[in-house]
Amino acid sequence: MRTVRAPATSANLGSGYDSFGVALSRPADIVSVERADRTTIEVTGAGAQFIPEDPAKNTVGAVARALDAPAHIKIDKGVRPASGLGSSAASAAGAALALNDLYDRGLTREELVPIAAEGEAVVSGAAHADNVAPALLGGFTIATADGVRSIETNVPLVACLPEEPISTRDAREVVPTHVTIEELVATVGNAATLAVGMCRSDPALVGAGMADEVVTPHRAALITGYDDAADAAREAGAHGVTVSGSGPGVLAVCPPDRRRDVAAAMVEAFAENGERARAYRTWTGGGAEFV
Ligand SMILES: Nc1ncnc2c1ncn2[C@@H]1O[C@H](COP(=O)(O)OP(=O)(O)O)[C@@H](O)[C@H]1O
Ligand SMILES: N[C@@H](CCOP(=O)(O)O)C(=O)O
Repeated sequence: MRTVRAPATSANLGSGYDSFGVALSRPADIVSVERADRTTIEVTGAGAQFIPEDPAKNTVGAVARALDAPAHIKIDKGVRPASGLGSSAASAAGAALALNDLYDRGLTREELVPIAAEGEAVVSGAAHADNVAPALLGGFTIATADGVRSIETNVPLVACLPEEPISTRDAREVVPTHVTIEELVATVGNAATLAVGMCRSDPALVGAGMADEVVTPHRAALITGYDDAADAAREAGAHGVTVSGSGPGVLAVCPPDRRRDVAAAMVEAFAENGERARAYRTWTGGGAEFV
């Protein structure tokens, strides 16, 4: 048997749609695998009742197929599904690392990224790597057509999760298909600023780089109470706020000693909009690890 702890992740980070992502120090999935003649899946934990155990519909089933590694796979969900924290990706990354070792496939973590992304394609229709990359490599990652780069970083964060689920597949339908040159220039500037902030572990710079007028407004419109929660987070000391992944999660970057106030302010703002929410005070973190 092999058992792996695979972290939640927050993708896009505003200006880095389908490219940027960070691993979070918490929450996480625990994925255990044992050799078997055919793949079977058992899911427990957060939102397990909404997660298919059919290998054809679960991200880990796609990973087992891609690695030709049939196994009995147990997933203890710590990352709530359809929350914007890379729930589907955490399981996929954990299964990729565990099965690669169990069957001695000898692939590097970088080589496992596209395999884990095949799991994402099962769920959202797109093999986007911006969640599985940080889930496997840790830190801040930049996924491009020619591969993934990862940068160690240490940035304090608050992730606030309203209960209202939003599926990535649905949220990808609202993303614009064209941008203007002015939008391109602004996005490149913000993305570069964010990347430098991650390299320097500078939360203020990361917050400034989260600004985005291309994708985020369309995603925010799907989240009841987003504007009030974002305003409340900034008033409580956040440097920047954006939609986490495809939502409904909201990610704030802030000074470490302001996280409690920022978390409380966002939860209260959602409550005032009739939405129950929970918040995690967290940090950028490492990738999946054997336990
Ligand atoms: N191992 C898994 N963990 C979580 N969700 C999974 C898994 N396998 C398939 N799914 C499906 O993916 C959906 C969650 O994925 P997604 O919409 O991308 O949310 P998130 O933003 O949390 O990743 C769930 O509705 C669930 O049906
Ligand atoms: N780039 C993707 C990221 C989805 O993240 P998730 O945490 O919501 O699965 C997208 O925005 O569609």
